[in-house]
Amino acid sequence: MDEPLANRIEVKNLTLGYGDDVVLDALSLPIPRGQITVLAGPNGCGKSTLLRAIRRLHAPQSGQVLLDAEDISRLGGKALGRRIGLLAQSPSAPLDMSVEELVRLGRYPHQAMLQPWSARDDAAVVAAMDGTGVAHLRARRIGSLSGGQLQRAWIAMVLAQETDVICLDEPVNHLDMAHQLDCLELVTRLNREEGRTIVLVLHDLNLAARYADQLVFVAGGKVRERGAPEVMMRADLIAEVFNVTAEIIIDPVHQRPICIPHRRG
Ligand SMILES: Nc1ncnc2c1ncn2[C@@H]1O[C@H](COP(=O)(O)OP(=O)(O)OP(=O)(O)O)[C@@H](O)[C@H]1O
Repeated sequence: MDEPLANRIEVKNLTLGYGDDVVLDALSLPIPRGQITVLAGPNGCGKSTLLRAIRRLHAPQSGQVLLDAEDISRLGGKALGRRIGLLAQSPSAPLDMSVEELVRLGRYPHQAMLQPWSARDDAAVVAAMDGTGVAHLRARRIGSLSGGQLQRAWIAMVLAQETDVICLDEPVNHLDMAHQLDCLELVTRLNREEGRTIVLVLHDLNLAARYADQLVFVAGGKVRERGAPEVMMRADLIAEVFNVTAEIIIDPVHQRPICIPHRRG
């Protein structure tokens, strides 16, 4: 049998933008199979655009996204939906939908015409609600949820999709500290125990450094630098990319670098 490819996804020379504005400028990025990749960078640098391009929600002006060496533009919509799940920033759904109905939407790429809802679909929905701690909210209308509860329901929807690649855009937004940890520990378990490839956008560099195998700084439409958190968390690089003067120390509990910002510039 052939060895699996080292990279689950390869973004190659991707150029895209909105109108005349180029957001991603010949950006290339390998996303290793079975690892957690975290994208970070200043507001507006194109992190969400990149995630959406990986899920084929934006057509590139040039360049490609390869999934297991196959150009995603050649895949059918449902086939791609069974392989890459994306929680976009600020997703929306009808407010009178229940949490369980929302999570069940994650099964859509697995549904075929005339095929009944299966025990496997049920199991995926239950596991996703349990994992994100929203099972007790299953009958609630999503319009009645708090910001953090709603965010967890959306994460459950993506997990119910049971994809090999899970992309989450700022998944810990709106979450309190305990639920931030729950969310990131859950994706870490899906990664370590089930080998799923995870791509996250995180603004909190300390969480990024703690959970990432590969940390990627995006700036100026390109990958400015990528590598292990130990290599990436440098005061000079953080000053250049984020425009803050910061000190880097090692977290004595997790032995990961953490960043203490002093001031702007
Ligand atoms: N639908 C759109 N139409 C026009 N411009 C857009 C659109 N979506 C995003 N942009 C612009 O593209 C650029 C990149 O936006 P994007 O949301 O990808 O950045 P980001 O790195 O995810 O930002 P943030 O950290 O603020 O979430 C920004 O300048 C933004 O204003």
